[in-house]
Amino acid sequence: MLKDQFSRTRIRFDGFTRPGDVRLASELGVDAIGFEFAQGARRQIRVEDARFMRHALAPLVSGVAILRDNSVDEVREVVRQLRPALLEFRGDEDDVRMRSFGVPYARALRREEWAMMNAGSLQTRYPNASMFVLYADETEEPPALEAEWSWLPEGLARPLMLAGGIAPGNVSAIIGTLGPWGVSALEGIEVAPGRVDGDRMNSFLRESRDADCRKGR
Ligand SMILES: O=C(O)c1ccccc1NCC(=O)[C@H](O)[C@H](O)COP(=O)(O)O
Repeated sequence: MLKDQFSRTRIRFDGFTRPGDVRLASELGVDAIGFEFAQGARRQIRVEDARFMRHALAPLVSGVAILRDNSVDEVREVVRQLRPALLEFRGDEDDVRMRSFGVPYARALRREEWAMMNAGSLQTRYPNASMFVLYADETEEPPALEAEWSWLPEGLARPLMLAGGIAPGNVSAIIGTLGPWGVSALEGIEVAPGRVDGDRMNSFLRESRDADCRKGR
């Protein structure tokens, strides 16, 4: 799945707390927007806010609900209000639980989790995952950030998104070097905690598109 020379890298921006920012990101051309519903998440929003976020999404831009050990009722309510295209699970949820909501799911893993697994064990443990999201340590800067992913699982038959520390300025190198199916960013598009910035989002998207154009050359 890595070093995909032909497809366009999918871009997701995370951590949105304000409907106006959702609309702006949508209009700038992001593929998907992640909303955090996990207790204690840095940009946690309330389930009751999900409907406002959904209405702010432009047509053809997907909403993703990011969850970590939320109760079944909470996840059902998020699904009802947000109608997400994808659920991303970050906690101890197992495959049976994650697939039970009738929405495709992505399994997120921190570096210490995925570094101990290979493509086979990931797929055996999460057979119904539509995608995997691998998070690097947040503190790393390039080129250490690229090195973080130097032992990515080979031969994964599912889309792979990379996240953690990705921003304008390093996204191009990450796409050019590693060729992931998708990338996502949270702090990299903010000017202050919870305040995304149009210029930073624009730069991120432009640098990603430029890197895609250079792929395979
Ligand atoms: O937060 C968790 O518990 C967690 C569990 C499993 C995988 C990832 C998890 N969190 C990821 C983060 O908080 C990310 O590092 C973050 O969303 C990426 O943000 P950024 O580096 O600001 O783009």
